[in-house]
Amino acid sequence: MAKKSVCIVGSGNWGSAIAKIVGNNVKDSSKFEREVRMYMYEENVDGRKLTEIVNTEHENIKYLPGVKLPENVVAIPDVGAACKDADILVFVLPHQFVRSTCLKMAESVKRDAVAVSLIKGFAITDSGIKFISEIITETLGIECAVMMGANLAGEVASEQFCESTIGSKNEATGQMLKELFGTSYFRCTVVEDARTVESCGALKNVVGIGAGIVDGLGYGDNTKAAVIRLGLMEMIKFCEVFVPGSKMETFFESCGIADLVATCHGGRNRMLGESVVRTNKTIRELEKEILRGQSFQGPLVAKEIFEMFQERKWVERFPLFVAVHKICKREMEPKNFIDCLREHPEHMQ
Ligand SMILES: NC(=O)C1=CN([C@@H]2O[C@H](COP(=O)(O)OP(=O)(O)OC[C@H]3O[C@@H](n4cnc5c(N)ncnc54)[C@H](O)[C@@H]3O)[C@@H](O)[C@H]2O)C=CC1
Ligand SMILES: O=C(CO)COP(=O)(O)O
Repeated sequence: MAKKSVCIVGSGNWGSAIAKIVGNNVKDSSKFEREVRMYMYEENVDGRKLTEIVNTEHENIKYLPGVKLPENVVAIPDVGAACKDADILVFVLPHQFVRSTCLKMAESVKRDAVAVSLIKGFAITDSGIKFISEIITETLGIECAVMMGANLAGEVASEQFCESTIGSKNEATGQMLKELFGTSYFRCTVVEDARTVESCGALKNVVGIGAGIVDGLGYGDNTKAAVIRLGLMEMIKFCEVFVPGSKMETFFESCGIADLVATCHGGRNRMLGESVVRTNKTIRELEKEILRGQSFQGPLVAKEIFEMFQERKWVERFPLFVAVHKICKREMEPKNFIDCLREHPEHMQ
């Protein structure tokens, strides 16, 4: 069988970390082509093009400094050229850029290519929120699996042991992706319940902000554990109404509880929640100051789901998600977050 070629669509913090894994995995593979193309949104860093730096020094000095990328990973600034002829497209962009990027790819993508989304977020459309994998399938006409888990990029890049969850309706695709991504330190499990996997990835970022809020308020580990538990209950409730057939066991995979724990302790969204309490700065100002080009996904997801809850009259059912949104928008005092935990519907039964 012909070898499959891989294109990574995105090259930020996680995009670069996963490029390291994929680049190394395909090197001596009988199933995958040796060269991995990586679409890179071009920018100038220290007076040089970032693609040129990556292709000569094999390091993404802006988004994943200090980590060498395999030499068979080639950065390409034109997404159409990057994805042309690829059999596997690995999407790993901040979710707000997915649709515009897909539209630029539509002419070049192979009709029988397969996509996998590592993107934690939802898309907003005229008819409400949609899964990112759905947007990819709709705009490109191809199957799209997902991979989500407790995968803080810096730790994965330094090869610390962790797990991840591949969600694929198609068993063969799931197993192929497991081969593409799996290593001795990055263990992947394949499940069929892909929509729940994807929902967990998007929603845990909102809970991560909540964890940061209680850190900023000076509360300890018991309070943070309550945020994690109540956040999990809202994630489960969200899937009950939004993902027909969602399975409880999926929440026990890496994409569920494990990613919640990782994000609520070491994630960028946690950092944001803490800074929202400790400063008066806007989300945009904090993103610029703390992340220097990287992106917080939580505030946007909180806004997207809040608008859907309003439309469907569900606001009271998801008080933690709603409070995080309002605190990010400075429409609620951070100290009132504790009342939201105290009076949570989970305590009223
Ligand atoms: N960083 C992490 O530890 C993890 C991130 N994720 C998820 O992976 C996805 C991507 O995150 P990261 O790789 O961390 O990205 P990032 O947060 O480092 O984002 C910056 C990236 O966005 C690109 N960008 C900026 N403007 C753009 C535009 N107009 N069009 C296209 N690209 C543009 C930048 O060039 C850069 O590659 C997100 O959904 C995130 O939630 C998932 C697991 C771990
Ligand atoms: O998704 C992540 C870890 O699994 C990264 O979370 P943050 O975006 O909050 O850093």
